[in-house]
This record gives sequence, structure tokens and C-alpha cells, in this order.
Amino acid sequence: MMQTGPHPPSPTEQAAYAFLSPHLPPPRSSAAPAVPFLTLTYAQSVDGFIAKRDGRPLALSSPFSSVLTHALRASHDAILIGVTTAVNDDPSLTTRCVAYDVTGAHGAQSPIPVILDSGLRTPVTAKVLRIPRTRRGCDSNSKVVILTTRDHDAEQKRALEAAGAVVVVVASDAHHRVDFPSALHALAHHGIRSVMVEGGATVIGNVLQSANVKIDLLVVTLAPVILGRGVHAVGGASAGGGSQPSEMVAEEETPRLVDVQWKQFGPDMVMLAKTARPSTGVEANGARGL
Ligand SMILES: NC(=O)C1=CN([C@@H]2O[C@H](COP(=O)(O)OP(=O)(O)OC[C@H]3O[C@@H](n4cnc5c(N)ncnc54)[C@H](OP(=O)(O)O)[C@@H]3O)[C@@H](O)[C@H]2O)C=CC1
Ligand SMILES: Nc1nc(O)c(N)c(N[C@@H]2O[C@H](COP(=O)(O)O)[C@@H](O)[C@H]2O)n1
Repeated sequence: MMQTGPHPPSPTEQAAYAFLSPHLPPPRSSAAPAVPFLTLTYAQSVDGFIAKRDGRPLALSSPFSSVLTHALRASHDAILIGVTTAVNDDPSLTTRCVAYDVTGAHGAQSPIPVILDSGLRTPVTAKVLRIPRTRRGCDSNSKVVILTTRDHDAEQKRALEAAGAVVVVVASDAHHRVDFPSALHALAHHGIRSVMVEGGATVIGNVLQSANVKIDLLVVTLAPVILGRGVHAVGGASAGGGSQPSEMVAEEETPRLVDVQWKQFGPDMVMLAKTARPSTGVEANGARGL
């Protein structure tokens, strides 16, 4: 990392980029991929939860692993969340915990927020819509992208567009939600070459269950916290309180983790891995059969 700013990056920021850099998406100077490089990331308690049941934001990551998360954000064109996370957390999705990007350039650019929102439930007052950002080279003009289905309210679409979002209609899946492979293609069409999926649980479950989708990089922060109950990291809430893992596709199609590495950031352990889906032959950076 060649540092070009007024102050050197903190030791944690240096450690974060050193850990991440061999695994990050290719630079924009390389050829555009057919589908964006896909990173799936989240922070979970040691008993497997990413949130409590009350819907309030929950800080699991320490300030140290948050630096790593923000370095990851700075290294992707877009950051994708489900609409429930947008509503519950009203997140910023910025890179405020890092000062540099992976090349050492000062001023880490925040990624373009993308929200999967089949029925346009995103509030027009959402914080992400009010934060100005510039992401070099992306056609969407660095506006928030809301991916929806045909089953949306036209008035709400106009309101979100007036609030600064780009609303894109894509195919729906069998559950009448935004079809995830179609979402990736729509983002590629908008010049987005790398996407960091941050959650929540329903989105994480859907990505892991989508046999046609290759997860190029998996980054999981394990926080030394026991919640007892909550929203399970993979799949979300179940009836009867608490939550439980969703049922995966056939066992032989669940992603296999390869090249696994662990590093401690403050009290948290962070795991990096590539994935492969053995029975489908889906390899790095390719959605199969599209
Ligand atoms: N610890 C961590 O790292 C993180 C924690 N969280 C937490 O997760 C919680 C929310 O998780 P959860 O309730 O599961 O909600 P999600 O944020 O995963 O949003 C799920 C909703 O997104 C919409 N959606 C549209 N298309 C899709 C698709 N293809 N796949 C999945 N969802 C789709 C659906 O709503 P619709 O049908 O209306 O379109 C769906 O119900 C929050 O409380 C947040 O704090 C979130 C991110 C990271
Ligand atoms: N990495 C990570 N650790 C946690 O403890 C978290 N709660 C989350 N949540 C995700 O980050 C979003 C908040 O982002 P801002 O701080 O507002 O920029 C939240 O909405 C989840 O997507 N992530």
C-alpha cells in the first residue's frame, strides 16, 4: 500500500488492507466481467445471530473489525442490502472508518448502495438517499440503486426517484422477490463490477441458496458475544420466536469454503474464504446459465 495522504493509515487499517488485498475484486482497469465480482459479508455472534429480534440496529463488530468492513466497502463498487435492513437500521453504508483505499490513495470512496426492494418499502427519508457519494467509473452516477419487481407502487417509485434513487425493475423469483441473478445482471448493466452483499439474513440465505450464483469472497466477522436468540445469520426469522437457519438447497450444492484464512481484529475473528459449488461447477465470478 503506497500511502499518499497527510497521515499514515492506522495500524489496523494497514492490517485490514494487507489481509484483504490478495482477495479483492480486480481493478477497474481490467476487463469488465459479465456479472459483478460478488463478496458476501456479515458479522455474527458466536451462537450464529446477526441481530436481535427487536429490529433495532445491533453493533456486533468491534471498532477494529469495523475498519476491515469499511476497507471492504471501499474496495467494491456497490454495497447491497435487503429492504428490511434499510428500514430497521437506516444505515449510512459509508467508508468513514478508513482514510485510504487499497491502492493507497487518500480518501476511500464509499460504495453505491443497492437495495433489494420488491414492493418499494424503502422510506424516501432513508439516510442513504441523503448522503452524497462519488464512485469513479460507475454509470449509475453514484445514486442509490433500488432493485424492484413489476409489483411495485408507481407513486412510490416516483417519490424515491425524486429523493435521488435510481429505481430499476428486474425479474421476480418464485417468492415474488427480486430475482438475485437478474439483480446482478442489472447491476453489471449499470457499470457496477463488484458488489458487497452485507445482509440481512434473508438476503444472505438467498445468496447462499442460489445455486447459479458464485460467491467470489466470503468474509464473516465472529464477535465474542452470545445473544441466545435473534435473527439467525442465514435465513432469518422463523415463526415461534427466535430464528433458525434456512434450509439450504441440496447438500451437495451448498457452497464449499476453500482457501480459508482467519485473522484477529481486536476481540473479533475474521474469516476470509473463496467458495465453490461442487455439483454445479460454478466457479469464480460467473453466474451459471444466464
Ligand atoms: N450483523 C450484520 O452483519 C448485519 C445485520 N443485519 C441485520 O439483519 C436484519 C434484517 O434481516 P432480515 O429481516 O432477514 O431482512 P433483509 O435485510 O435480509 O431484507 C429481506 C427483505 O428484502 C427483500 N428482498 C427482495 N428481494 C430479495 C431477495 N432476492 N432475497 C432476499 N430478500 C429480498 C424482501 O422484502 P420485500 O419482499 O418487501 O422485497 C425481504 O423480506 C436487520 O435487523 C439488520 O440489523 C443486516 C446486515 C448485516
Ligand atoms: N460488519 C457489521 N457489523 C455489525 O456489527 C453490524 N451491525 C453490521 N451491520 C451492517 O452495517 C450496516 C450499518 O452501516 P453504517 O454503520 O450505518 O454505515 C447495517 O445496516 C448492516 O448492513 N455490519
